[in-house]
Amino acid sequence: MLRYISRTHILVSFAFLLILLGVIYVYSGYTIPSYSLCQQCDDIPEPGVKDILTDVWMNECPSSGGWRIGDLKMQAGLKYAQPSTQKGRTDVNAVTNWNVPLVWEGTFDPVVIDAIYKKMDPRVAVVVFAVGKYTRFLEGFLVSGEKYFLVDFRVTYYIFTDHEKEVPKIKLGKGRNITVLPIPSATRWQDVVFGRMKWATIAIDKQIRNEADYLFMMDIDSVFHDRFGAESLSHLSVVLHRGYYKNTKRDQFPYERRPQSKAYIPLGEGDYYYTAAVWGGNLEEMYKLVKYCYMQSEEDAKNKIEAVWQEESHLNKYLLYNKPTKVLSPEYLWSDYDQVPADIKVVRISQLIKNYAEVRPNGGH
Ligand SMILES: CC(=O)N[C@H]1[C@@H](OP(=O)(O)OP(=O)(O)OC[C@H]2O[C@@H](n3ccc(=O)[nH]c3=O)[C@H](O)[C@@H]2O)O[C@H](CO)[C@H](O)[C@@H]1O
Ligand SMILES: [Mn+2]
Repeated sequence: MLRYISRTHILVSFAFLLILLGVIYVYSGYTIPSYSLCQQCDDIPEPGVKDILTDVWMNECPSSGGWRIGDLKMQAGLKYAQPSTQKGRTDVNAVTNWNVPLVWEGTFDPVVIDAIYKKMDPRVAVVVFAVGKYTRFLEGFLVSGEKYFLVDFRVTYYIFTDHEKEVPKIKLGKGRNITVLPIPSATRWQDVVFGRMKWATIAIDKQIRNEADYLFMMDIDSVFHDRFGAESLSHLSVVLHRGYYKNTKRDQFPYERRPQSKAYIPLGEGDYYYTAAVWGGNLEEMYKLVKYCYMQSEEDAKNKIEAVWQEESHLNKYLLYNKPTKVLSPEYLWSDYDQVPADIKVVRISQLIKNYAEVRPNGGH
């Protein structure tokens, strides 16, 4: 009898234990994802959960405030024009065929979009290179950047240069900084433009990762002329090249067409042609892409080939198969070489006219 009772006892206890384990499993299965939303970044997660989520935590949460990159929260009481489902830009397409915004003047309300991103108050890194004679462009870029680029946001310009003394002293807005990073000179401009991918990869790894939530890569030979605001922020935002955005057939895009290169895109494929002179996104996403361009160009170098438009070719290859989350119109990089057409209502930043042969170490275009 005793033996019989104890066996039943054991069976019941075992069943109970199984149910308990099941409940714990189901419970943890539902609670962990809610922590990964990290709206409560400022809350310390429960022990155990924290270990599992350390990565998500480190990568996705801004350093301050309880907001996650990508949140679209807005405070109560903000005054702005009511949005319409009927009225808007009709002269241009404002959405891609993978359903993300194509950003033009008139497709966003600066009051609303700035309020949303200000709530998160992200730290934005701008990575620029000024090697050799290109230091002459620093002043115009920085002074105009202070006037128009993410005004009232926290911005650090990371200036990579071989002439530290030529970095001008500029009056910066509150919460804005300059960090100068010395790099060697180059004898070929191609090495400078490719080198950007290498040096940026190293600097993000060593330093920038701890100091920024978003990162932009930009050419230095440009000047801001109008608002370049929070509407440019997303997981990965890229700019349509002004030269190919309107009537160019995909087979005419200047993609790399030699199969020997890692940047090869066959005829018959392609969405848009993007510029490598302005691109930005969440820090980790940008890191992945900058490193990708670096690695792919290293592979090409081993095979004694250089992509037709250097890192821009690798960037375009990546973006064809890994779609960006915002496509910015050529308002976000126009050029002083070209007339402004009617669909470009605002030139936010424009490339300067320059004497390529004079400014580049090995001349040429
Ligand atoms: C509008 C556009 O699509 N721009 C791209 C186009 O630029 P660009 O023809 O405008 O090239 P660029 O001469 O401006 O070079 C790109 C950038 O590299 C830096 N630099 C270059 C040379 C040098 O001696 N010192 C120096 O600092 C500087 O930041 C410059 O802005 O082609 C380049 C590669 O061919 C890059 O893909 C650029 O992003
Ligand atoms: Mn340029």
